[in-house]
Amino acid sequence: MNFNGLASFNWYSLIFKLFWYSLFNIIKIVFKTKNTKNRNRRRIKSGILFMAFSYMKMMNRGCTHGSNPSRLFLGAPTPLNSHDPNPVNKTNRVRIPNATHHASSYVASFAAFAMLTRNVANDVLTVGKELRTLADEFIPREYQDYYIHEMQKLLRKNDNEFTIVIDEYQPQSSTADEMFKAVETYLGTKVNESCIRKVNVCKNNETLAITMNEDEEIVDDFDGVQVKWRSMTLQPGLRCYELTFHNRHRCKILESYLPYILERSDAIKAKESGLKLHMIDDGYPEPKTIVLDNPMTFKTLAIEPELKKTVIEDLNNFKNGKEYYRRIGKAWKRGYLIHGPSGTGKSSLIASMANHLNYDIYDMDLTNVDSDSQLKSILLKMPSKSILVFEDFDQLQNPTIVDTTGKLSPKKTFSRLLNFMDGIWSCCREEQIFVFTTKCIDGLDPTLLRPGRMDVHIHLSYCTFSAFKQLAFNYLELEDHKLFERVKELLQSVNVTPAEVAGELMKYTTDATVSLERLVAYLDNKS
Ligand SMILES: Nc1ncnc2c1ncn2[C@@H]1O[C@H](COP(=O)(O)OP(=O)(O)OP(=O)(O)O)[C@@H](O)[C@H]1O
Repeated sequence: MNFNGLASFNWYSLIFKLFWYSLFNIIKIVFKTKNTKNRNRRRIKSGILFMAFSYMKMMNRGCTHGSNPSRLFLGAPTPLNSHDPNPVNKTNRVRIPNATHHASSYVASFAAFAMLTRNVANDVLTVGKELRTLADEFIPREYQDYYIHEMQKLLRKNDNEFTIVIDEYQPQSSTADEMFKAVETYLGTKVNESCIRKVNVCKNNETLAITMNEDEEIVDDFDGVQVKWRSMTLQPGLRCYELTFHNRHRCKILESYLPYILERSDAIKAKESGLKLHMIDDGYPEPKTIVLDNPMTFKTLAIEPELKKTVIEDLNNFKNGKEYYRRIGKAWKRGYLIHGPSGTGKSSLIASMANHLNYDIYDMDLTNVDSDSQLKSILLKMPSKSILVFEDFDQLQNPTIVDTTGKLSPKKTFSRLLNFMDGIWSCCREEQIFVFTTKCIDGLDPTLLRPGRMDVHIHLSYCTFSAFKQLAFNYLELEDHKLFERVKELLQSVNVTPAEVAGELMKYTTDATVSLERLVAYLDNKS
């Protein structure tokens, strides 16, 4: 509550007088209570309410100094937001009036009175119109308006809170909700900054995850709007977060704060733990997960510059294409077919894509899938912002692999997979990239290649001169050398993969000339 507009008035003495006045009235009522019990119960409540109210005003006044605005905190015994940009305000919240030496008792009384006032305030809400009647009875006429005005503000404060609940699981979903996970990650960083005294710690993959305890509350400040976070357990293993703020900030919270949390959590995850490689094979339903420590990026990837540029642009368009996909009524997914001989950089390209987009990679080995429903459940579990990789998928459509175990045959699995990609199920998760790799595109099922399934075809071929230059820069930090011309000549006639060239350059990195001579000898030998 802000006193600023009434600063010139001597509130302290007035409140002190009112305090004794109301106390006197209560005593009077208590003695009068005999036959009119019900009516007087309300009077007593109102009297207590008024006393508490005056008392809090007095306390509140004692808590503020200089230009800091006065505030009334109800039922907040713990120090609040550490994120507060103004440390002076933060101190004021927990500091006891300087005038008193009985700090602890004041804090206790303050909390107790605040709670009492809240309860009574709720009661008064139900009494509603009688507020003025009560005021008539107990408060000197000249102070009634102010009292009612302040009481209404008090009641409104409670009434105008808006709460958003973010559940861990959506109905009929077996994966944790993205928003819930993002909130957990985001609040994990706030836990360290805040004043809360109890946290939960668990091992999350390779790292320790810190989450807020249920008894605690985190107050966050977003662009001047204060919000409160609470964690709750609805039933064992089922949690939710409650986000409470003033009703008038509803739009800002929904349109800016929650998207901001999603963004922050992505950045935090990428920074803290790196990308993940999840292996989906016999470990169903839980994938084996390791941190993807592949430093390959588009900077170091040795492919034709034009091709590199096209892929990067395509990925950027995809990442920013939420609205576009919605507008054209298509699931926000993209299919890549990468083909080329072994060692031409198919896996390196996938790692570069993951690093560029900040998406986890899911290595999908579907050869052990038992049934249609298992396949469906695996695919439905794949989260958003992920790259689903089907390496050497041509093996799946090989008709010579015969099912002898009663499992779903690879060919069937493959056709189900294709149906999943563009069928009704495809809309279940957004922002996913499907990557199919194969060494040879010849003889592939044409249904796979049809547009909509494979949006982008990338052919990675043998090492070209520009790819070699990139490799020479990566391994030898060379931009030019007299032997480059000779290498260029040889690469025009020799089929050598970037993996082979990289292998040669790695053998002798201390002397660039020796390394290049060895490479020339290797290429000569091949030709
Ligand atoms: N285009 C490339 N740019 C940079 N390095 C490359 C490239 N191609 C291959 N390499 C190097 O060769 C290694 C093997 O390449 P990679 O696994 O990406 O090839 P691949 O086409 O996926 O092979 P396979 O089909 O056998 O899985 C990589 O770790 C990398 O060091």
